[in-house]
Amino acid sequence: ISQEENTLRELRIFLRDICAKLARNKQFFMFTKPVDIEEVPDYLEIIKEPMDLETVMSKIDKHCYICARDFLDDIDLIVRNALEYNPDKSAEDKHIRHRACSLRDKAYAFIKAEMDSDFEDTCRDIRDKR
Ligand SMILES: Cc1noc(C)c1-c1cc(NS(=O)(=O)c2ccccc2)cc(C(=O)O)c1
Repeated sequence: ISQEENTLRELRIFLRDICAKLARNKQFFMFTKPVDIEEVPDYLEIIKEPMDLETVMSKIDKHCYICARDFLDDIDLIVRNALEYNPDKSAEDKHIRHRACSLRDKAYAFIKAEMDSDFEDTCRDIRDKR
């Protein structure tokens, strides 16, 4: 097993732990699974690239993420979709926008708290070489 593969395996373990912690948080229940088109029939007319935490977890296992930045880009996509689909002044829309911003802040805080920057630099070097 090359040193690169060791680094990427460590990244996957780290990202699974963070994704599991986000998905366990009751606040983020609505982000844990793809939006149900039965429940929200016009969703795919407005949101062209759906994303959710279950999909993120399966992407980790499919080795889709080579660095934490790639993972955070999908978290940002979950947030952007929620803000775009729920833009109104209504209490429900404000509630989900607040939860989406909290998801982003928690994800960034976990990465910052638990990932040392030269580990991320190493991952970026691997990504840029590919
Ligand atoms: C996400 C999202 N983006 O636009 C909207 C609107 C939501 C959203 C969608 C749902 N209902 S759902 O059947 O698609 C679902 C249930 C459980 C987990 C994931 C999705 C509920 C809620 C809620 O706030 O409870 C929010």
